Amino acid sequence: MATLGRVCASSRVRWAGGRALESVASAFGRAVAAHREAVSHVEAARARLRDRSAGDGVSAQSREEAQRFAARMQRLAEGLTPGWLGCRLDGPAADLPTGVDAALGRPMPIRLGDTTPVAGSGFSVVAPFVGAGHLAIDSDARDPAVARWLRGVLLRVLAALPEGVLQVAAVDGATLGTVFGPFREMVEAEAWPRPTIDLPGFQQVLAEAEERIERAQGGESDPSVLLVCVAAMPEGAGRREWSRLSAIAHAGPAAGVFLLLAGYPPPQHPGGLNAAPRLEGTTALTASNGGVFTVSDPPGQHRFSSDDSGLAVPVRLDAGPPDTLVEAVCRRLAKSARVQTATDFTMLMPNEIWQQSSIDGLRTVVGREGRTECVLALDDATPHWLVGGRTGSGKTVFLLDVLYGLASRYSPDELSLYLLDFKEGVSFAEFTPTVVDPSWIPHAHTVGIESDREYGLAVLRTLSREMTRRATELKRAGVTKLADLRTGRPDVAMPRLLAVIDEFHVLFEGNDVVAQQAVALLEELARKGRSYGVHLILASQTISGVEALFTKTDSIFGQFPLRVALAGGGGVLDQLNDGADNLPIGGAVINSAAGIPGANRVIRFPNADAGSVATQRHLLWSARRPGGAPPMVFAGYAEQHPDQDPTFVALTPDVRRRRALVGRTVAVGLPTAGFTLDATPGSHLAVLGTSPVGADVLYAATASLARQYAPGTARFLIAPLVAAADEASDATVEAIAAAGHPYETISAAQLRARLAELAQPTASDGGPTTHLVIFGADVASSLLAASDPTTYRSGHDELRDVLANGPTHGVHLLGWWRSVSRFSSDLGPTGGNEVACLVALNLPSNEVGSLVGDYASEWQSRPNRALLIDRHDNRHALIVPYVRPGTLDQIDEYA
Ligand SMILES: Nc1ncnc2c1ncn2[C@@H]1O[C@H](COP(=O)(O)OP(=O)(O)OP(=O)(O)O)[C@@H](O)[C@H]1O
Repeated sequence: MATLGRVCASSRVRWAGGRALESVASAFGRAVAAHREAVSHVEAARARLRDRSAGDGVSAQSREEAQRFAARMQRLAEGLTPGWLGCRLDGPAADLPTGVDAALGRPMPIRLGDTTPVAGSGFSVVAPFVGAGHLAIDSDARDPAVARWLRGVLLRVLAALPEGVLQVAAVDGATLGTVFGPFREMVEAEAWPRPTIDLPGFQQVLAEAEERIERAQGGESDPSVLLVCVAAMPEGAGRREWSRLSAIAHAGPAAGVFLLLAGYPPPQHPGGLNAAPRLEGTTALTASNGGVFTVSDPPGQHRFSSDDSGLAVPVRLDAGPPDTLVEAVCRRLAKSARVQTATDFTMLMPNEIWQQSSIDGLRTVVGREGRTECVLALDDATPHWLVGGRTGSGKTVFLLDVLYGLASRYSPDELSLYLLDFKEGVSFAEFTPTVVDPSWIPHAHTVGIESDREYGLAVLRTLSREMTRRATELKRAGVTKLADLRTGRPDVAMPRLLAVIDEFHVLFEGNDVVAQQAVALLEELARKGRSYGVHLILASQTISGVEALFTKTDSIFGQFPLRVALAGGGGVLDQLNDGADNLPIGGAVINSAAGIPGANRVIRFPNADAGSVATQRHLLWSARRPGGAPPMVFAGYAEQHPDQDPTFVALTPDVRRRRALVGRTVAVGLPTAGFTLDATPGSHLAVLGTSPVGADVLYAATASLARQYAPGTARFLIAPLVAAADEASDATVEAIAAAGHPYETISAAQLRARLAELAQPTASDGGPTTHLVIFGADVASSLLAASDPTTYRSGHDELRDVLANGPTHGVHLLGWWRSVSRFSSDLGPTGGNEVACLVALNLPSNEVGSLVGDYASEWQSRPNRALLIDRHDNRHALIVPYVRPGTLDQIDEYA
């Protein structure tokens, strides 16, 4: 009875008493009063006991009193722990309603077990938990009784709190997560993350709790509870982790973070100096003999003892629930959790578009972490992101989620997009107008689909130039930060620029000049971008792709603190971080500490279904500024037809210098490619290569020139020498006729005579400019080789004279040679230097090397591409040569 007496005399158990519906505070008040009353009875019983001989047991009267007292205590405990908080955890409990016995912001008293101070007179032991403090038990869940008890406490909390409020970060360092097995429905519904079983996972849980505390300290409110539930400390956990737990115990309650720890404090080695720290605000259960536990004083001012000795009677732990009960409750809750954790594209979009300012950075919701929205930023702390995921992991979808989220929050004055995709596919087609849908995303500045590396380089150069321009603006304004400039000069449009490069590693393939320049530019953008509002998101599907960047330059990766690993995308994380190993499609690891283990957050991102994406695009498109231009699109696979090129279509005789147009340059905005043909020596055009595209290029060059002369002021001699060029030469004739110029079609046999005429210095003097257009010039080679028996001049001599002197007298040659060797031999020992304008089609690199005088040429022949070589100004450019519709299809047929 002495024991019981001490318990009662010193007890100030504020949480004992009250009806379920009353506020906990007033219930505590009533409980305290009840205890005070009980104390006087017990003191009296003590006095009676002292009158009797010591050790002869408890008198009938005092036993009766003890029983009365225990019964009263039990009633008080029951009042404090309504429903799930104190019920017997057996089958019938399954019928109790969930979500009604506790509320956020109120301390939650919970039943831990019971005690029987005197035979036949037991009562429940209750301690304050979530909302008021933490629980720790020194045995870990390898003891089955502890494992069951832990499940019981967890179940009580889960079933008592309103649905969706509790987040659980479970750690099981001893039984591979078995302890939490019956709760698996919650994991499968993604309401709870999978229990973590090792030290890095545990550290990650701690980091998550710390981040949450930091966020709360920063003023962010989070209407949920995070319960860190450790069934056993993982191997290797030590002082560092204990200290972190201790800090969390201190600061957690104010941020809604609570601890339920088994195996804490860990056993101390004999003589060990480093005991685990005592955790603040924690009710500690300590194993004692006979399978019972002593209970420390709980947190708060109402304590079991006046001398910190805790509850004076030992506690038998609750036996815990049968698995079937846990499963039944979890099934019920998981069902609604599934609805709550479901993510869809619209959930990422703001209620109203274009309400945010990007002065301090860009932020958008990218998915959910459990029930919480996951917001990621492109700002000073995380200026650039690296995204990894094997093919099919949802990388495109993730990027669409991010880009549509940003484009919906920030107006085009706040954000401008440069999108580059190197793979086959249509990832970024969602941003551009198409034949079936004329809408586009007004923020999209350039969009490259199936881009060439050279195009990528051009985009990077554009960004670099813009960065330099901004640096100058900043200097001029006397400020160092973009934010200061924008605040001070609201009139200056300076949106944040975001470049997204999918399959960026393609840029580095080949280790050639393009790769070197790409690395240098990326490094510059990554290093300086943050200061000038330029951000990069680089995505790759291969680990080697990511490694390529590592090996190119070590320093660049420090600039990408935010890593996003989708399924199979662990390459963007630290080598020791296997967080992305078992991700499902639609899952992602977010790591803002450059991928180190222990800093992972696992999120779900929604599918970007075509219907929702189109709806959002139309919304943004309709809100664009009137007259806003669509993005500059470069689709690597697209044919370039002259009559679709606005520059070609707009050609008139009213030009200063006439240009023979041959295609579109692979660069931002696809500038029209061509050569000036004037009186400068060498003003002739040779198209080289067996590809039938050669005939089309010649057609386009001739037709473009024809448009630049007033009707009747130019003359054309057309020599269609090969069947493959028949259609193109017919089209050329039509174009010339349409422009109102005289023309003549000549045969191979007539060619020589015409060359002889044109070789005369006065051939075109004073008359219209003459263009000799030869389709398949190589065919004439042998005819031209023969010498005239009277003059001893060969056709080649005539040709070379035309080339050497023609431009000065208004004669230009435009020819398609299918073979470079024929071209060279036709032009003679000067190696063809008289022809300054060349278009190389499907030529091997050594032949291109011989033309440009650089035998280490990196030219790679590929369909729908040509190399423009202008010897006048030593210019080389990758171009998409003009074709007439259908030409490329024919090539495919031949292939
Ligand atoms: N969050 C998600 N939820 C459901 N389905 C998804 C999700 N993300 C992607 N998917 C589906 O997975 C498939 C592949 O997605 P996606 O095209 O984005 O992959 P990817 O990684 O870009 O692949 P690739 O590199 O081969 O283009 C698509 O059919 C898409 O609908």
